Amino acid sequence: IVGGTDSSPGEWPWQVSLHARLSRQRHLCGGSIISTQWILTAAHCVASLENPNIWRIYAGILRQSEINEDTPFFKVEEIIVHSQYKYAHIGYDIALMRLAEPMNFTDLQLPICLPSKEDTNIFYTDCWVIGWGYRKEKGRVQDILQKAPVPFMSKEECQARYRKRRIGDKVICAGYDEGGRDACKGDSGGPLSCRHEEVWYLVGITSWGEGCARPRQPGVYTKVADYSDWILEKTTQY
Ligand SMILES: Cc1c(O)cccc1C(=O)Nc1cccc2ccc(C(=N)N)cc12
Repeated sequence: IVGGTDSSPGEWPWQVSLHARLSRQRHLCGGSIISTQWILTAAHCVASLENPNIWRIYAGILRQSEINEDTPFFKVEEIIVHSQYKYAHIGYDIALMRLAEPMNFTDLQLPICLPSKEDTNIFYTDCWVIGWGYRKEKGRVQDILQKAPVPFMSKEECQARYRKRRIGDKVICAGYDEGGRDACKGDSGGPLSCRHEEVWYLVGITSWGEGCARPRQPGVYTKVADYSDWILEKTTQY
C-alpha cells in the first residue's frame, strides 16, 4: 500500500496473508475470508502455483513478524482459478482457495460479506484498500498491515486513464487523480473493503495498476458483485 497507515489489531479480521514455500517461504499475496472454509483471492496470485501443498494461509495477524515456524496456519485443500483468467489486465482475476479444515471464527478472524449481484450500482463512499504490499514501486513487503482510503472512479474515467488497455465491465477502478495512495505489488488478492450502512462488503479484489499510486493511473480491482454466481457455484457442494 502506497500512502497508507498502520492498521490496528482486529481492524480487518477478514484479511489473510498467503505464503508460498518456494525456495523459501514468503508472503506473496493477500486474500479475504468469506466463510469457514473459503478464501477469495486474485487468480494472478495462484496461477502457475496451483499445487495446494506449497501454500500456507495466515489469519488473525497484524504483523508479518508474528509469523515463524511455530505460527499456526491453514493448509489449502483445493485451488479454483476462474477458467477464463489469462492475465490480470484482461480480467477474470479471481480465485478461491478451500481450506483443508474449516476455521473457527474469532475476534481476529471473521468473514467479510459478499455484495449481492443486485448491488452492482451502489455507489460506495467508504472504501479502503489493505495489505502488506510495497509502499513504493521498487519496494518490499511491509511488516505491519497497511490501510488506505480510496475513492471509486467511474468506468469511463478509468478507461480514459488507461487508453492502451480495454477496461472490462467486471472491474472497478479506485484511486486519486493526483496519485499518492494506492495498492501495490504484494497487496494483490486482498480486499477493497467498503462499509455501507454499518456493514463491510468485499467490493473488490486488488488486481493491477500501471505502477503504483501514479497520477491518473488508478488501481484496478475485480468487481466481486459480478462474480457472485461463480462464487456460489464453486463453493456450494452439489
Ligand atoms: C510491475 C510492477 C512491479 O514490478 C513493482 C511494483 C508495481 C508494479 C506494477 O506496475 N503494478 C502492479 C504489479 C503487481 C500487483 C499490483 C497490484 C496493484 C497495483 C495498483 N497500482 N493498484 C499495481 C500492481
